[in-house]
Amino acid sequence: MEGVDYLADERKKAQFDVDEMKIVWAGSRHAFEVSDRISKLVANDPGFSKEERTMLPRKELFKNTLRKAAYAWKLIIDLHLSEEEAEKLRCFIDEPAFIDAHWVLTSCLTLIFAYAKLLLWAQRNNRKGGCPWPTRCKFGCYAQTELGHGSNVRGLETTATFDPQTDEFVIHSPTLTSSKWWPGGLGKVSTHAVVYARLITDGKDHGINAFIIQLRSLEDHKPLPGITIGDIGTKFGNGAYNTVDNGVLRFDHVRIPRDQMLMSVSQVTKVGKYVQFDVPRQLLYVPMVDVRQTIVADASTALSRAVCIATRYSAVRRQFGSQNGGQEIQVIDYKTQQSRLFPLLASAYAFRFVGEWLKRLYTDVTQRLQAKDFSTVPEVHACTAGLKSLTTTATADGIEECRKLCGGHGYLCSSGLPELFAIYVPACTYEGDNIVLLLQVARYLMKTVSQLGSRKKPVGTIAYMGKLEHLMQCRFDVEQAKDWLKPSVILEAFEARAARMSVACAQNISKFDNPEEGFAELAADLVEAALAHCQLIVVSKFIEKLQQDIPGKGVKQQLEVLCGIYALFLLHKHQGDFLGTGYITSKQASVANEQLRALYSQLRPNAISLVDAFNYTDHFLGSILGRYDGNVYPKLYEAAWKDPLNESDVPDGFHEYIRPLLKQQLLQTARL
Ligand SMILES: CCCCCCCCCCCCCCCCCCCCCCC/C=C/C(=O)SCCNC(=O)CCNC(=O)[C@H](O)C(C)(C)COP(=O)(O)OP(=O)(O)OC[C@H]1O[C@@H](n2cnc3c(N)ncnc32)[C@H](O)[C@@H]1OP(=O)(O)O
Ligand SMILES: Cc1cc2nc3c(=O)[nH]c(=O)nc-3n(C[C@H](O)[C@H](O)[C@H](O)COP(=O)(O)OP(=O)(O)OC[C@H]3O[C@@H](n4cnc5c(N)ncnc54)[C@H](O)[C@@H]3O)c2cc1C
Repeated sequence: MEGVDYLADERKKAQFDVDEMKIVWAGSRHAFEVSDRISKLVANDPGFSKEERTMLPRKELFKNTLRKAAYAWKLIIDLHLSEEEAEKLRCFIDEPAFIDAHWVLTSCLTLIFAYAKLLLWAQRNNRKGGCPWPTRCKFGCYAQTELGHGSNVRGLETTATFDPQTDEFVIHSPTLTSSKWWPGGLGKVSTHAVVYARLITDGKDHGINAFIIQLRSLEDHKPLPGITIGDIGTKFGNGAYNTVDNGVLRFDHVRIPRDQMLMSVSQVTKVGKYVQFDVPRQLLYVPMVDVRQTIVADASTALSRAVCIATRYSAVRRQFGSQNGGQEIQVIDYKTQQSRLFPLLASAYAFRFVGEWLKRLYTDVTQRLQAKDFSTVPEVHACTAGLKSLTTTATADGIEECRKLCGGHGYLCSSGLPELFAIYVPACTYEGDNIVLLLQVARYLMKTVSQLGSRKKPVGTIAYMGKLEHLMQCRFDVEQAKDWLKPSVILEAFEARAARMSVACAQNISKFDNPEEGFAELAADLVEAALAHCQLIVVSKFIEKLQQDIPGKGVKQQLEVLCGIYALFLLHKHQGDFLGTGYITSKQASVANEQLRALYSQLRPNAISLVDAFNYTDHFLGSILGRYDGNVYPKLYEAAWKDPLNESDVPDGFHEYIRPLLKQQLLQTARL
């Protein structure tokens, strides 16, 4: 039946003001209004339909994405959308595209690909004078990774050899493994690329630098002489990331003018002299830091989507327990379902708040960089690398868990979950493999521990190391379940665990003659110590959020429940760490678990409203199981008939392949 809200009873159970929670989730009233308006604009525009995406062949799928991107650009211009609105548009269109990499570059390298922002600016300021955009039509991509080298950036092979005779660099791919491989937007669209290559002057190798290189003609879009480009092939999942043209690129002695080197950390003069500026070389890696913080901010969106689908469906779905012909039990009422689902709901909120905080940290560091203050670069690198790793791993695993929480129907494309997983899971690899990034955090922690005796005081997210003496000795000294709700108790538990794990690693490394050998040997333990540190950051930022003034009936109380679930779930999952480092006893761990179960029961009546607070349209969710009205079964039934396989009763191939077999079987039966 259309128009009936099958989840209405669930919504009536809410003990808090959902509209106020929507504002907390969005970050501000203004952010909520922008999100709400743009998500409805996209949902109501058939130009952004995604219904058939998982059924389209690759070429059609890709062309359709190009159409959507062009249409989106037109809307941005016609409606004079601000940058904030354009970003929301990208989010709610919900289709990975060449434009993502381009936009990231635009924000990192404004000076180079300034035209995208110029476009918006021109629309606002220069309406009479016409827009400069068509004459500046370029698209950029980020060409760093090679076929043989991804994580090890220092190992890249592409060369940029300076020729002082012509004042040019000669860009060359000397081996097959030096072919650029993976850049999004490269395969079929980009006209330009930021290419990372080894700089060579006068026969000397100066390591990796970045260069802007035109790849395709602006007239006919063909590759320029000496350049070979293509798409690297179909990727995991139906639809999914196949909307993006991840590409391969080779250079055969391609010449570019000297001024196309990005001379931010070093310079090559006209006579070929290499000059290193007095700035950290790591500035070359700033684009990665920038994208990593965006990925952290995006993680909560992907996870909350999956959680919204699984929570609504868990309230609709009933199994077992009917008596005298009554209704069966809603699967959301099974404690096992709650213990798998509610920590993911809590994680979505936790990642939202840590993402907001990381954005502020990143903004602060970019302002400092402009003032030539590089002191916080290591901290922001460790935070972006570690949180990117933690949030994307938890989100990818969480989406898959949500699919399982939806039983068999979760495996259908119409549940939205298989495609969401396929689109999301590469986030564990791109912008730095998650293990490689945690090892970066571990290096930072080991450095911090080794400097503790010095005058350099730990600040920011490692400030807790400053009270190491206390954290190494303290013991959890309370016994009641409700003690686990005190923020100070939770914080100390996570600090003590993180500090003790780092110190244990540092002590074990010191047993080796060569610290690098020790680091390599203990890498698995170091990754766990890094994860403990990152979990502490997420927990502490959630607690900090709760210290703010949060209006709205019951809103703060719900957030306290979610925060408790997030922290105590981690404590339960990583009990070995907390017990092994001696901060708590096994009795205290079991009391914490008792408290966790109590929190699940408190959350239960609010579950549907907590996912409603994400304010997602049915278009954005793209899931029959997650429909707002809970009208799942008729819609699943209806959707099945739309599958191309159901266009005819007798399938293509029947006469060639099924009929002969049937005949053979009939004959065999007749012979018997
Ligand atoms: C159809 C729809 C249309 C819509 C249209 C609408 C249009 C509107 C547009 C709207 C807006 C859109 C918004 C877009 C948002 C996009 C969101 C996301 C999109 C995601 C796209 C994904 C694309 C993916 C890209 C990539 O993957 S790029 C490649 C990334 N590669 C890596 O990450 C490699 C990983 N490896 C490394 O980072 C390094 O090599 C290393 C960290 C492993 C270093 O190793 P090594 O030990 O060798 O170290 P070095 O010697 O190099 O360095 C030593 C010291 O430097 C420190 N260090 C290292 N890295 C950094 C760093 N990044 N910053 C600072 N410091 C760093 C080390 O720690 C060492 O320090 P020490 O000496 O003190 O120890
Ligand atoms: C969808 C997608 C989009 C991408 N977009 C771009 C793009 O736009 N531009 C671009 O330049 N690149 C892009 N990439 C490439 C991406 O950045 C790399 O794939 C990524 O950095 C990982 O590197 P790798 O593939 O070399 O993995 P590898 O480093 O080969 O990893 C393989 C395995 O080895 C392990 N490993 C590697 N090194 C270590 C170590 N030191 N210690 C312990 N374990 C280790 C890893 O954990 C992993 O398990 C993209 C990739 C994907 C999947």
